Amino acid sequence: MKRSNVNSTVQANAHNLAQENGVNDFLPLGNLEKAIKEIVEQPLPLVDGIEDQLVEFSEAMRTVGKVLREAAEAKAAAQAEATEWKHKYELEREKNLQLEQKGPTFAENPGNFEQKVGGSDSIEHLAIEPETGEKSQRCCGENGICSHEVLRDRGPDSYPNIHSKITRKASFKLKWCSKSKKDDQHKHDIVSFEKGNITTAERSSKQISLKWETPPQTVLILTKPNSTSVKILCAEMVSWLKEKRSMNIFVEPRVRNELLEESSYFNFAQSWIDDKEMWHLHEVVDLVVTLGGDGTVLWAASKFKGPVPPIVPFSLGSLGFMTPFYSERYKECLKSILEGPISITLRHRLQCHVIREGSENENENEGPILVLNEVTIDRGISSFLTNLECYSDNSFVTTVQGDGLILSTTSGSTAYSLAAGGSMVHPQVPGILFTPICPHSLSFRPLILPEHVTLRIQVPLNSRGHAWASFDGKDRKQLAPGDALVCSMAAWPVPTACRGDSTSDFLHSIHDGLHWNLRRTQSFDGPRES
Ligand SMILES: NC(=O)c1ccc[n+]([C@@H]2O[C@H](COP(=O)([O-])OP(=O)(O)OC[C@H]3O[C@@H](n4cnc5c(N)ncnc54)[C@H](O)[C@@H]3O)[C@@H](O)[C@H]2O)c1
Ligand SMILES: Nc1ncnc2c1ncn2[C@@H]1O[C@H](COP(=O)(O)OP(=O)(O)OP(=O)(O)O)[C@@H](O)[C@H]1O
Repeated sequence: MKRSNVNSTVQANAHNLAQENGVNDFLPLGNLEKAIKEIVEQPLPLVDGIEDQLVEFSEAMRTVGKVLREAAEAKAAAQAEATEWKHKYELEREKNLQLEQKGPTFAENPGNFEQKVGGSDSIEHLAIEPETGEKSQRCCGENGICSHEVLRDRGPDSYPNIHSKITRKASFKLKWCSKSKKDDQHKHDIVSFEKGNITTAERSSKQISLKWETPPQTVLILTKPNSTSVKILCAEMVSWLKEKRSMNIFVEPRVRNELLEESSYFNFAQSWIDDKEMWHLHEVVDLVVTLGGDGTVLWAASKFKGPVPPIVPFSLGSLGFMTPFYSERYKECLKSILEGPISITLRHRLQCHVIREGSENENENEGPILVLNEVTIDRGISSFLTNLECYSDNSFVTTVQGDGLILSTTSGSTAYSLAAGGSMVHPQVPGILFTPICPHSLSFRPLILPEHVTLRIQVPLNSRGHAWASFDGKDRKQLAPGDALVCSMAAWPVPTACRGDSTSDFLHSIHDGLHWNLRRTQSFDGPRES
């Protein structure tokens, strides 16, 4: 064999091995290329021994492949770590901003607080703060919501529309109920290893209950557009909440216009002017009511980029997996919700960042997008297979070659992920579903990964086409070769009210909505075991 042929065989092998090992041309190959060149440039032995030499080259290439994969994993680890740090930095900055703007806390000066908040009709800017910073850290960690939250006065208000006429935001307590011990509180020691024996506390059997400490006063109603029955119910509900329960009511600008077209009576319904104002809704809204299907619940969740008030979803769609409440019985249902306690499902969300190729630091990239169901990375209109490299923290997971990949929450497990062959998972189970869409491989089974991982989905530089990311089926973003999507569990879940409890509601949905395992029961007559 001629030297030039051997050289090109070796180079092709090196390229294939790099591909096999999930490593691409764009990775810093410097020293490795030099090593390959040295091997290639070694004098050729006699033609007789060429096959042995090729075997040896293959071995060497395998080693090179391994090193390349390790380099890629190290890069992914560094990027995941950078994302994690950015996330921590954002949380810290948000906390500091709130601290800068705050007056004395309720814990520091309860008398003053009562006077300020209770004494005036139109309040100033309200913010939620844990009872004391130290207590909340001990209780549930930095973003825990288990601790009792107290409202404070936060100085002059820059969002007059959403803060006008509102007296104060209701405070509430969450309680983790255990089936075995009725009065059991949320246990923080999940694993104990006293005297060398490892035991785990009960976790999964706990239902979360929300108890109002002060009555809720402000409701945001979000409705599915273009539906006459929804419009009629919305007008009815708004006047009932105002007349019978003296609630402050917020609706979307579109809905306010629709109500006013009907009658000027609805002038009391409040709204917001722009997105900037809308992002502050969580500071005044005690409860969100949705009238529509699952899409309206997704829509409601997307309006809150941080903490989300409890959502009460009424079913006015066709499937209604996340909408357990019957609209015909809205009065009775709202009465019991407003009085509490409410069983809730804390639905986890995923936080996604698109990282553009060549961006020096993550701040150059677009802000995070939170999803309640899933983020999908697919081939869009491209006819080429998607080629996606997937990393979990610092480990290479796999390369997806097919139509795409779904990263789903457990709430989203019954949506697109289910259609792509993923498991159905109870929404209270923490985890990230990793479900391929039409993979061109016989052995690509879906995975469920633990909640703490950061996933990075990279479009390789040598990819034939672009990929497209979509978030809860919306906001499609193009991912060019070199771009990546980084995804981890968000700090702010979506609390949705249950009709029964989170498990009975989930089972009801899969039975009623999906007709899960519906089969005629086998008749009694027929052959028997003797
Ligand atoms: N092949 C598929 O099954 C497929 C394809 C695209 C999108 N989707 C899903 O649609 C969602 C967007 O919903 P939409 O209402 O805005 O769009 P849509 O109006 O197209 O409705 C999609 C359907 O998915 C159902 N659905 C949504 N979330 C669900 C959940 N968590 N569990 C069970 N069913 C659920 C809805 O009830 C509806 O019937 C996406 O997040 C995605 O999960 C599914
Ligand atoms: N307030 C809203 N403003 C704009 N779009 C909305 C709003 N609420 C819902 N949508 C969108 O309308 C679409 C349909 O909503 P939804 O799924 O609630 O109703 P549906 O399709 O009738 O219900 P189902 O999916 O159960 O049949 C979704 O894509 C959703 O994102």
